[in-house]
Amino acid sequence: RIHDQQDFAGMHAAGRIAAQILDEVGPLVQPGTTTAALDDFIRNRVTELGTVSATIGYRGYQHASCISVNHVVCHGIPGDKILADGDILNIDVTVILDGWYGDSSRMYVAGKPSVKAKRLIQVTHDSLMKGIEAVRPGATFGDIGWAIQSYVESNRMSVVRDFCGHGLGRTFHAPPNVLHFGRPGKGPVLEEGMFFTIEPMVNLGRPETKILADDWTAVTRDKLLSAQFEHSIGVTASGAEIFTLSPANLFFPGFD
Ligand SMILES: CCc1ccsc1-c1ccc(O)c(O)c1
Ligand SMILES: [Mn+2]
Ligand SMILES: [Mn+2]
Repeated sequence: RIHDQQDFAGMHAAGRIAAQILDEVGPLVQPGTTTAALDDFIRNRVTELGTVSATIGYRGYQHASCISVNHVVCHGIPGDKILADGDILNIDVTVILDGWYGDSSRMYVAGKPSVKAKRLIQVTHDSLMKGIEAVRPGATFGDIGWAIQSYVESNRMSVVRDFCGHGLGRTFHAPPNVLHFGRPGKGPVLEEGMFFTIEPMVNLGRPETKILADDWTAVTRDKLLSAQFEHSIGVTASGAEIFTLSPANLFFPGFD
């Protein structure tokens, strides 16, 4: 569905709240805290900021965030896991404001990251920005996928293929599937007014993932580290508008 100026304003307002919550949770990411405590903070802020959680009640999920630690690729369930020094984690938050969805995730580090973890996080963030730089009317979704894949693989890391980005707006998930790999010029053509997420998952090792016995949590098969960043964006005449940029312009909250 193609959107108008009012719709862009609605998405911007929703995305800004998701980004603010991701800013605010950064200082809480410390060794010794639990992922459940982080989710409790997020759940409270979602309500205090006048939004509704999109994930509580979604397909039976009962938390305000997904928190994916170390070799968890995505859909990590908040719980009693106590963070240890050097743990890297993705926190993924989706809020609804006046019917508009803001879906975003970032990487955080408890204590001091290893050099490899720092490089993985940097490459993953930069691959998302490369994908966003490929967005303009007339480009294709294959251009986005190629921009991400070529950058990641030139850094000798791998792109997860089992999960993708998605259309969103007044619903959480809609077509098209936004693949984080692809070939230039292939796939559907981007049109001004399209809204979707780009949410690349990057592995230090092989791309393969598997789902744990909880039928939910996705992990790398080789148990090496994985990282993810996600933005909700809109296609504009000149390129892309990022709805979920940090209002405080924080780059890596919880990262020195
Ligand atoms: C908890 C939300 C959920 C449930 C099944 S897939 C999923 C999910 C998680 C993060 C996302 O960015 C997303 O688009 C969907
Ligand atoms: Mn998300
Ligand atoms: Mn998403």
